[in-house]
Amino acid sequence: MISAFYNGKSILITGATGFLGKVMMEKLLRTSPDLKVIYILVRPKAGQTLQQRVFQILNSKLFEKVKEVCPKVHEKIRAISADLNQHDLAISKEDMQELLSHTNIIFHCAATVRFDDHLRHAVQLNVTATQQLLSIASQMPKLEAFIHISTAFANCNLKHIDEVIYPCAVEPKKIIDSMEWLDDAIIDEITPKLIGDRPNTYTYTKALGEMVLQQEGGNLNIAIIRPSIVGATWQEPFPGWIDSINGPTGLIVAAGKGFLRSIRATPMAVADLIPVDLVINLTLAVGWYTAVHRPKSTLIYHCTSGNLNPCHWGKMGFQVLATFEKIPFEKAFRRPNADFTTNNITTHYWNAVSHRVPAIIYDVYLRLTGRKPRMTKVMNRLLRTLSMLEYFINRSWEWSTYNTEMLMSELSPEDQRVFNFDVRQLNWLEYIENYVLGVKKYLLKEDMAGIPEARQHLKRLRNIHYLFNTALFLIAWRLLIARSQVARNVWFFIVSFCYKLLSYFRASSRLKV
Ligand SMILES: CCCCCCCCCCCCCCCCCCCCCCCCCCCC(=O)SCCNC(=O)CCNC(=O)[C@H](O)C(C)(C)COP(=O)(O)OP(=O)(O)OC[C@H]1O[C@@H](n2cnc3c(N)ncnc32)[C@H](O)[C@@H]1OP(=O)(O)O
Ligand SMILES: NC(=O)C1=CN([C@@H]2O[C@H](COP(=O)(O)OP(=O)(O)OC[C@H]3O[C@@H](n4cnc5c(N)ncnc54)[C@H](OP(=O)(O)O)[C@@H]3O)[C@@H](O)[C@H]2O)C=CC1
Repeated sequence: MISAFYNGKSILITGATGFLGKVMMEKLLRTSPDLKVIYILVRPKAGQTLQQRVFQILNSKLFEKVKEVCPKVHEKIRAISADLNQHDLAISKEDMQELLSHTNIIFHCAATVRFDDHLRHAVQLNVTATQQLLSIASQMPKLEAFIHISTAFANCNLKHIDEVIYPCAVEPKKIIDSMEWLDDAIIDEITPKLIGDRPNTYTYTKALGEMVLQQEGGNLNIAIIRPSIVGATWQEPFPGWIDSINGPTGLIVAAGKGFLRSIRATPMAVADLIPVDLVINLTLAVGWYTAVHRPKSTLIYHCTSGNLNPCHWGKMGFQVLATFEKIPFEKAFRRPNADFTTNNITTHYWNAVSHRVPAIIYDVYLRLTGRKPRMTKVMNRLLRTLSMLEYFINRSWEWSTYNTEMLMSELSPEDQRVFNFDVRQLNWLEYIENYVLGVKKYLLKEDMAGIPEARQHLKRLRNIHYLFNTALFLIAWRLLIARSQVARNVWFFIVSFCYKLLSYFRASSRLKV
């Protein structure tokens, strides 16, 4: 039993304040309330102490269910001050001693997930910190398993990806060394050459991180999880929970608020989305399996949906838009109505017509009404984000899932239920609807009671849209008539045709009477 396995254990989680980390803590505490302690490595941030950060997380909606089974949830979490950017992760001697003597399982989730991070920073967090954590782990006498969260896109330069570690051209050790003495300008220059046919520093450094595990894992019992695009919760602790704007979520917000009107995407490309609770269930099952069965080599588990239950971006986008009809977001800029474009010319055209021009018009309006213009800035940011995500929504990948399926067959029926990671059971349309609802409730923190007002607002926007289009048409037509004899002839033809049609209907209705 997986739940029983974690009871009495001391578990170390990095990245516990992140999206995946919070869901992991919640599930662990809910299913194994008798676990000894969860150590979390946290850095003080935004004027908050460690304790304040942890307090805020544990008092959030996500942890409401946990408190029913584990009322002393605060006592189970031990926050340790750390910074993964620093040497030895900046953990104090006393804390380090405690970690070394007690830790049984490590879940390494911390990373920089920014696509555009400077290579030096991405290497520090995704490679060097992993190396340092490994070194710390190797000094833990009670350690049973080291579980590393990577990404299914670490090898997105390949089309078919197996559950193996693929080597990068330059050894991670050399990259780590060079980051210490190269200056930023040179790093900028060599970055495109190093990342090669990967799209960004994130995927490249996650691949390097895996190599470090392979080369420096020693005798540690290691497993790697590779999730694809992680989305809101599917079932647990309740459907639709999400608090991160990364990945598709940011675009759902942008589309729902009416900023995003067109997106360069391939409707038939596979949208390899995976719910976060499913990722965490697999991760905890892997922790158990790795510790108990001690596989001879490092096993890699793909946590993807494409080969077992594929959904395409076209279907997903359609469902997102359909959900906005039922559950509109508040204070939208325009009515949600986005479309896919498939080539450079249409993308540039729609970016200009649907994104830039409305932003400029709105900024002029803000200026005229004495307010600070801001929409052009928002749009520029959105267009930059779109350009970063485009790579992932115009391609499909195949990930083999032998290890993941093998693990499923190793679980007892009870564990298969409690730690369900069978994506075949997921109904996409229902999931997307809950996802959009979750974005509204938990990320945007909008009240459901505001839906009638949001609908009214959308109606007003529709009327403004019709009015604006009619005015634009009349102006354009007036200008055309003034300049072109052909346009005048067409206009007179249409008017006389309509007049004749009207006279005909009037005459025929009189005859009937
Ligand atoms: C046939 C019918 C057709 C119908 C057509 C319909 C089509 C319409 C579509 C409708 C809706 C669309 C829905 C589906 C579309 C799907 C698209 C999905 C794309 C998904 C691709 C994902 C690929 C992921 C692959 C890899 C997965 C991983 O392994 S890692 C995790 C993923 N990582 C990321 O996603 C990070 C990406 N982000 C970045 O790299 C950067 O943010 C950026 C470079 C994109 C932008 O950087 P910038 O500096 O400009 O901004 P930043 O400062 O980062 O943030 C801006 C504001 O956002 C706030 N923010 C940032 N992060 C968070 C957070 N985690 N939580 C909350 N808020 C956050 C930040 O504070 C900023 O806010 P302000 O300060 O207020 O400005
Ligand atoms: N989200 C996704 O779609 C996917 C994620 N993954 C992987 O899952 C893992 C978790 O991702 P996710 O939860 O989405 O990411 P988040 O960005 O939400 O969380 C990242 C975590 O890392 C911590 N962290 C970052 N820098 C430091 C630092 N210098 N010192 C200490 N802690 C630090 C953050 O702490 P803080 O709160 O202080 O910033 C946060 O807890 C990552 O390894 C990622 O590569 C893989 C595939 C998809």
